[in-house]
Amino acid sequence: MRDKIVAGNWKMNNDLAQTEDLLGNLKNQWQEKEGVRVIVAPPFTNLYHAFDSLRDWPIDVAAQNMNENKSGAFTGEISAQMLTSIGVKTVILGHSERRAIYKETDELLAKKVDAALENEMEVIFCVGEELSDRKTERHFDLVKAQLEKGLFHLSAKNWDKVVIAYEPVWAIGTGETASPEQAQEMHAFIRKTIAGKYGQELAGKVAILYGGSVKPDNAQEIFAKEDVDGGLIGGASLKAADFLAIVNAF
Ligand SMILES: O=C[C@H](O)COP(=O)(O)O
Repeated sequence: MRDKIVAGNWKMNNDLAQTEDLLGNLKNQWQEKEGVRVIVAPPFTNLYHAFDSLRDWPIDVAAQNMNENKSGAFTGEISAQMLTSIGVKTVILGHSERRAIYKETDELLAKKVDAALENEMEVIFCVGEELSDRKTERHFDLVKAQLEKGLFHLSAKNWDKVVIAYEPVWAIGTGETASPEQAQEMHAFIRKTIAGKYGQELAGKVAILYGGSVKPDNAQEIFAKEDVDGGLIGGASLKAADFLAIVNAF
Protein backbone atom coordinates (compact mmCIF):
# COMPACT_ATOMS: atom_id res chain seq x y z
CA MET A 1 0.00 0.00 0.00
CA ARG A 2 1.47 3.33 -1.03
CA ASP A 3 1.24 6.55 0.98
CA LYS A 4 -1.56 8.90 -0.05
CA ILE A 5 -0.33 12.47 0.23
CA VAL A 6 -1.85 15.90 -0.29
CA ALA A 7 0.77 18.66 -0.05
CA GLY A 8 0.08 22.38 -0.22
CA ASN A 9 2.81 24.50 -1.76
CA TRP A 10 2.12 28.03 -0.58
CA LYS A 11 4.87 29.41 -2.85
CA MET A 12 5.70 33.12 -2.14
CA ASN A 13 2.36 33.84 -0.49
CA ASN A 14 1.25 34.80 3.02
CA ASP A 15 2.92 37.12 5.50
CA LEU A 16 2.89 36.20 9.18
CA ALA A 17 -0.67 37.39 9.86
CA GLN A 18 -2.00 35.60 6.77
CA THR A 19 -0.11 32.47 7.76
CA GLU A 20 -1.70 32.58 11.21
CA ASP A 21 -5.13 32.95 9.59
CA LEU A 22 -4.59 30.04 7.25
CA LEU A 23 -3.20 27.78 9.99
CA GLY A 24 -6.12 28.71 12.24
CA ASN A 25 -8.63 27.95 9.48
CA LEU A 26 -6.96 24.61 8.73
CA LYS A 27 -7.25 23.63 12.38
CA ASN A 28 -10.83 24.88 12.77
CA GLN A 29 -12.02 23.05 9.68
CA TRP A 30 -9.86 19.96 10.11
CA GLN A 31 -11.51 16.57 9.79
CA GLU A 32 -9.39 13.48 10.26
CA LYS A 33 -9.02 11.70 6.94
CA GLU A 34 -7.62 8.28 7.61
CA GLY A 35 -4.87 7.10 5.32
CA VAL A 36 -4.09 10.50 3.82
CA ARG A 37 -0.97 12.35 4.85
CA VAL A 38 -1.26 16.15 4.72
CA ILE A 39 1.71 18.48 4.26
CA VAL A 40 1.95 22.27 3.97
CA ALA A 41 4.97 24.13 2.61
CA PRO A 42 5.07 27.78 3.75
CA PRO A 43 7.80 30.25 2.72
CA PHE A 44 10.99 30.20 4.83
CA THR A 45 9.96 33.17 7.03
CA ASN A 46 6.93 31.28 8.31
CA LEU A 47 8.33 27.77 8.44
CA TYR A 48 9.12 27.63 12.13
CA HIS A 49 5.89 29.36 13.03
CA ALA A 50 3.94 26.79 11.00
CA PHE A 51 5.93 23.89 12.41
CA ASP A 52 5.39 25.09 15.97
CA SER A 53 1.71 25.80 15.42
CA LEU A 54 1.09 22.36 13.87
CA ARG A 55 3.22 20.43 16.37
CA ASP A 56 0.23 18.56 17.83
CA TRP A 57 -1.67 18.28 14.55
CA PRO A 58 -1.44 15.56 11.91
CA ILE A 59 -0.14 18.05 9.34
CA ASP A 60 3.52 17.91 8.33
CA VAL A 61 5.50 20.98 7.34
CA ALA A 62 7.86 21.07 4.35
CA ALA A 63 10.28 23.62 2.92
CA GLN A 64 9.92 24.74 -0.69
CA ASN A 65 13.65 24.67 -1.46
CA MET A 66 17.08 24.44 0.16
CA ASN A 67 20.73 24.91 -0.71
CA GLU A 68 22.97 21.94 -1.48
CA ASN A 69 25.84 23.14 0.75
CA LYS A 70 26.27 22.56 4.46
CA SER A 71 27.04 26.16 5.45
CA GLY A 72 29.19 29.11 4.48
CA ALA A 73 29.18 32.19 2.26
CA PHE A 74 25.93 31.61 0.39
CA THR A 75 24.00 34.81 1.04
CA GLY A 76 20.26 34.33 1.14
CA GLU A 77 20.38 30.56 1.25
CA ILE A 78 19.12 27.94 3.73
CA SER A 79 20.74 24.55 4.40
CA ALA A 80 19.24 21.14 5.14
CA GLN A 81 20.75 21.27 8.62
CA MET A 82 18.98 24.59 9.31
CA LEU A 83 15.68 23.06 8.25
CA THR A 84 16.05 19.95 10.37
CA SER A 85 17.13 22.09 13.33
CA ILE A 86 13.65 23.66 13.40
CA GLY A 87 11.94 20.29 12.93
CA VAL A 88 11.30 20.43 9.19
CA LYS A 89 12.10 17.05 7.66
CA THR A 90 10.61 17.35 4.16
CA VAL A 91 11.68 19.54 1.25
CA ILE A 92 10.27 20.16 -2.22
CA LEU A 93 13.07 20.09 -4.81
CA GLY A 94 13.05 20.71 -8.55
CA HIS A 95 9.79 22.61 -8.74
CA SER A 96 9.38 23.92 -12.29
CA GLU A 97 9.48 27.50 -10.99
CA ARG A 98 12.91 26.81 -9.48
CA ARG A 99 14.03 25.13 -12.69
CA ALA A 100 12.70 27.85 -15.03
CA ILE A 101 13.07 31.11 -13.08
CA TYR A 102 16.15 30.30 -10.98
CA LYS A 103 17.81 28.10 -13.60
CA GLU A 104 18.21 25.10 -11.32
CA THR A 105 19.71 22.31 -13.41
CA ASP A 106 19.30 18.56 -13.06
CA GLU A 107 22.91 18.40 -11.87
CA LEU A 108 22.32 20.97 -9.12
CA LEU A 109 19.13 19.21 -8.11
CA ALA A 110 20.98 15.91 -7.76
CA LYS A 111 23.30 17.64 -5.26
CA LYS A 112 20.34 19.09 -3.36
CA VAL A 113 18.75 15.65 -3.20
CA ASP A 114 21.99 14.24 -1.76
CA ALA A 115 22.23 17.01 0.84
CA ALA A 116 18.63 16.42 1.91
CA LEU A 117 19.07 12.66 2.21
CA GLU A 118 22.37 13.04 4.09
CA ASN A 119 20.34 14.99 6.64
CA GLU A 120 17.68 12.28 6.69
CA MET A 121 15.14 14.54 5.07
CA GLU A 122 12.37 13.40 2.78
CA VAL A 123 12.36 14.85 -0.75
CA ILE A 124 9.34 15.70 -2.87
CA PHE A 125 11.06 15.74 -6.26
CA CYS A 126 9.20 17.55 -9.04
CA VAL A 127 9.34 16.62 -12.70
CA GLY A 128 7.27 17.80 -15.64
CA GLU A 129 7.29 19.06 -19.18
CA GLU A 130 6.58 22.41 -20.85
CA LEU A 131 3.74 22.69 -23.32
CA SER A 132 6.21 22.78 -26.22
CA ASP A 133 7.63 19.41 -25.08
CA ARG A 134 4.18 17.86 -25.08
CA LYS A 135 3.29 19.35 -28.45
CA THR A 136 6.44 17.85 -29.95
CA GLU A 137 5.86 14.56 -28.10
CA ARG A 138 9.07 14.89 -26.11
CA HIS A 139 7.31 14.82 -22.72
CA PHE A 140 8.15 11.21 -21.85
CA ASP A 141 11.82 11.60 -22.80
CA LEU A 142 12.10 14.81 -20.84
CA VAL A 143 10.55 13.44 -17.66
CA LYS A 144 12.68 10.30 -17.95
CA ALA A 145 15.82 12.46 -18.21
CA GLN A 146 14.77 14.52 -15.17
CA LEU A 147 14.37 11.32 -13.15
CA GLU A 148 17.63 9.83 -14.38
CA LYS A 149 19.73 12.94 -13.78
CA GLY A 150 18.13 13.97 -10.51
CA LEU A 151 17.50 10.67 -8.77
CA PHE A 152 18.96 7.61 -10.46
CA HIS A 153 22.34 7.97 -8.78
CA LEU A 154 20.61 7.05 -5.51
CA SER A 155 20.88 3.61 -4.00
CA ALA A 156 17.67 1.63 -3.56
CA LYS A 157 17.64 2.18 0.19
CA ASN A 158 17.35 5.96 -0.29
CA TRP A 159 14.02 5.64 -2.06
CA ASP A 160 11.93 5.31 1.07
CA LYS A 161 12.63 9.07 1.48
CA VAL A 162 11.62 10.04 -2.06
CA VAL A 163 8.21 11.16 -3.29
CA ILE A 164 7.74 12.21 -6.93
CA ALA A 165 5.49 15.07 -8.01
CA TYR A 166 4.54 15.17 -11.68
CA GLU A 167 3.64 18.71 -12.62
CA PRO A 168 3.08 19.50 -16.30
CA VAL A 169 4.26 23.11 -16.48
CA TRP A 170 1.40 24.05 -18.81
CA ALA A 171 -1.10 23.13 -16.10
CA ILE A 172 0.45 25.10 -13.23
CA GLY A 173 -1.61 28.10 -12.16
CA THR A 174 -3.30 28.19 -15.57
CA GLY A 175 -6.61 26.57 -14.68
CA GLU A 176 -5.80 24.00 -17.34
CA THR A 177 -5.48 20.58 -15.71
CA ALA A 178 -4.02 17.50 -17.32
CA SER A 179 -6.90 15.12 -17.90
CA PRO A 180 -7.04 12.22 -15.45
CA GLU A 181 -5.99 9.99 -18.37
CA GLN A 182 -2.97 12.18 -19.18
CA ALA A 183 -1.97 12.17 -15.51
CA GLN A 184 -2.36 8.39 -15.24
CA GLU A 185 -0.40 7.85 -18.46
CA MET A 186 2.56 9.87 -17.19
CA HIS A 187 2.41 8.47 -13.65
CA ALA A 188 2.44 4.92 -15.02
CA PHE A 189 5.38 5.87 -17.23
CA ILE A 190 7.26 7.31 -14.22
CA ARG A 191 6.63 4.14 -12.23
CA LYS A 192 7.75 1.98 -15.16
CA THR A 193 10.91 4.07 -15.54
CA ILE A 194 11.71 3.67 -11.84
CA ALA A 195 10.99 -0.08 -12.10
CA GLY A 196 13.39 -0.32 -15.05
CA LYS A 197 16.20 0.93 -12.85
CA TYR A 198 15.27 -0.35 -9.38
CA GLY A 199 12.75 -3.14 -9.93
CA GLN A 200 8.99 -3.46 -9.71
CA GLU A 201 8.81 -3.91 -5.96
CA LEU A 202 10.55 -0.62 -5.17
CA ALA A 203 8.68 1.26 -7.91
CA GLY A 204 5.37 -0.01 -6.56
CA LYS A 205 6.07 1.70 -3.24
CA VAL A 206 6.96 5.17 -4.54
CA ALA A 207 4.22 7.78 -4.06
CA ILE A 208 3.68 9.84 -7.22
CA LEU A 209 1.70 13.07 -6.76
CA TYR A 210 0.03 15.10 -9.47
CA GLY A 211 0.28 18.92 -9.49
CA GLY A 212 -1.24 21.51 -11.79
CA SER A 213 -4.54 23.34 -11.20
CA VAL A 214 -5.94 20.70 -8.84
CA LYS A 215 -9.16 22.08 -7.33
CA PRO A 216 -11.92 20.64 -5.13
CA ASP A 217 -14.03 19.92 -8.22
CA ASN A 218 -11.43 17.95 -10.18
CA ALA A 219 -9.39 16.29 -7.41
CA GLN A 220 -11.57 13.22 -7.06
CA GLU A 221 -11.32 12.07 -10.67
CA ILE A 222 -7.56 12.65 -10.74
CA PHE A 223 -6.96 10.87 -7.41
CA ALA A 224 -9.09 7.94 -8.59
CA LYS A 225 -6.43 6.94 -11.12
CA GLU A 226 -4.38 3.92 -10.20
CA ASP A 227 -0.93 5.50 -10.24
CA VAL A 228 -1.92 8.89 -8.79
CA ASP A 229 -1.11 8.83 -5.09
CA GLY A 230 -2.09 12.38 -4.24
CA GLY A 231 -1.47 15.97 -5.19
CA LEU A 232 0.92 18.89 -4.90
CA ILE A 233 -1.47 21.80 -4.67
CA GLY A 234 -0.58 25.45 -5.35
CA GLY A 235 -3.34 28.06 -5.55
CA ALA A 236 -6.05 25.96 -3.95
CA SER A 237 -3.87 25.28 -0.90
CA LEU A 238 -4.12 28.95 0.12
CA LYS A 239 -7.76 28.56 1.15
CA ALA A 240 -8.29 26.11 4.01
CA ALA A 241 -11.74 25.04 2.80
CA ASP A 242 -10.51 24.28 -0.72
CA PHE A 243 -7.37 22.51 0.47
CA LEU A 244 -9.29 20.35 2.93
CA ALA A 245 -11.92 19.58 0.30
CA ILE A 246 -9.06 18.27 -1.87
CA VAL A 247 -7.77 16.17 1.05
CA ASN A 248 -11.27 14.79 1.47
CA ALA A 249 -11.53 14.01 -2.24
CA PHE A 250 -9.67 10.75 -1.61
O1 LIG B 1 3.42 23.22 -6.47
C1 LIG B 1 2.29 23.31 -6.92
C2 LIG B 1 2.05 23.42 -8.34
O2 LIG B 1 2.92 24.30 -8.96
C3 LIG B 1 0.61 23.57 -8.76
O3 LIG B 1 0.18 24.90 -8.64
P1 LIG B 1 -1.37 25.22 -8.96
O4 LIG B 1 -2.17 24.25 -8.16
O5 LIG B 1 -1.56 26.63 -8.54
O6 LIG B 1 -1.56 25.00 -10.43
